Amino acid sequence: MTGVTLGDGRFDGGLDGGTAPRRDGEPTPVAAGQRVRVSVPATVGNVGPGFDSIGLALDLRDELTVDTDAGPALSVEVAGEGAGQVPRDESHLVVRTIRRTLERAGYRAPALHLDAVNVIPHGRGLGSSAAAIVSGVLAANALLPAAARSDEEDLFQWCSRLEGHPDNVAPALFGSLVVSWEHDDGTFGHAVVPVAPAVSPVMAIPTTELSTEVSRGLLPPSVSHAQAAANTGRAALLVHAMTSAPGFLLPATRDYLHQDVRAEAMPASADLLRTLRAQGYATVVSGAGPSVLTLAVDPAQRDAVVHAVREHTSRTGDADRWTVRTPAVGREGARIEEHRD
Ligand SMILES: Nc1ncnc2c1ncn2[C@@H]1O[C@H](COP(=O)(O)OP(=O)(O)O)[C@@H](O)[C@H]1O
Ligand SMILES: N[C@@H](CCOP(=O)(O)O)C(=O)O
Repeated sequence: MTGVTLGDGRFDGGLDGGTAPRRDGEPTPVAAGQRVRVSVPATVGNVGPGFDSIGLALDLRDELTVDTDAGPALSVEVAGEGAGQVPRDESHLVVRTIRRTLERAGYRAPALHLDAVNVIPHGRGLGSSAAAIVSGVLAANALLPAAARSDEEDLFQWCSRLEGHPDNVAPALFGSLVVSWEHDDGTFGHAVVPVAPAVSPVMAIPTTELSTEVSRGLLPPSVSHAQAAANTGRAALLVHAMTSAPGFLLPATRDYLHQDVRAEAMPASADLLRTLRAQGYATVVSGAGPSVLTLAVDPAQRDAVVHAVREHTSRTGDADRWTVRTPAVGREGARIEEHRD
């Protein structure tokens, strides 16, 4: 076991680090004239007590098209979320991911042209960075000659190392609810579990961003045995509630590891969470925050939750700072929508 990484893989040894297998010699250029289009869902890491180990895909998908040609150029077009904010040069997260993934296989890109249409908001706890990493890894893998491509399992290992924790990349790749874990040798495992059809997500998204790196920085290095024991029961119950017994969702979504210590960085989210849970709704912080997810037990309760969120944010004078969305559970993971070579 390599231990829990409380930083973020992108910043401590993942994308910028040298942990990937390398081949000797000059990298081979991938074929020019290819087009790959991929789509990847948003994801909710943790889902309350499943810190770094349970994640849920949502039916909100970013789409990325990558074209290669023979020249040396790089171009990046971004529409939707992140437009005008993310860099459009070599430091763009998807560009770095594509280059790193090709390099790992012993290849390099000639010219790269990216066209990103993003619907997953950035820095809100909906797994935008995991989606960016998964889309870059899948696109790069498709650009390789067939014999050099990795299988799905290897791609999961690689995406988890780049992201630093597997709970977002696993549902981004496989869809549904996914339990993921780290083996003693540092590799990752995953098990996809079905979600009961009645479970209906409500996502309250604030205008304010909170980077996952900053939010992870608030976590203590250790927790008490009592907290760990309490959390274990809830995480186990969460899998049962999500798959076949939504009536248990309220107790199953109680977390003891991360939400309270992060509350200072997202007071409005903590306040909304408290209000909704006091009304009997299964509400959690989405990922590292600051969005707030409620898992309604059926569509009728979902409508009541939307109303309760609006009532709360109106009462606090915050209505214009929150967007409420009701995406379905993402039954499908990342997809290659088109590959032309
Ligand atoms: N589609 C994307 N293209 C480029 N950069 C992205 C993309 N998605 C995320 N990022 C980068 O990741 C950051 C957000 O990552 P993070 O703090 O982990 O939040 P979250 O993953 O919860 O949205 C963005 O500010 C941006 O720098
Ligand atoms: N387990 C992670 C989840 C981070 O998800 P994100 O969508 O906020 O990047 C954590 O809690 O840090």
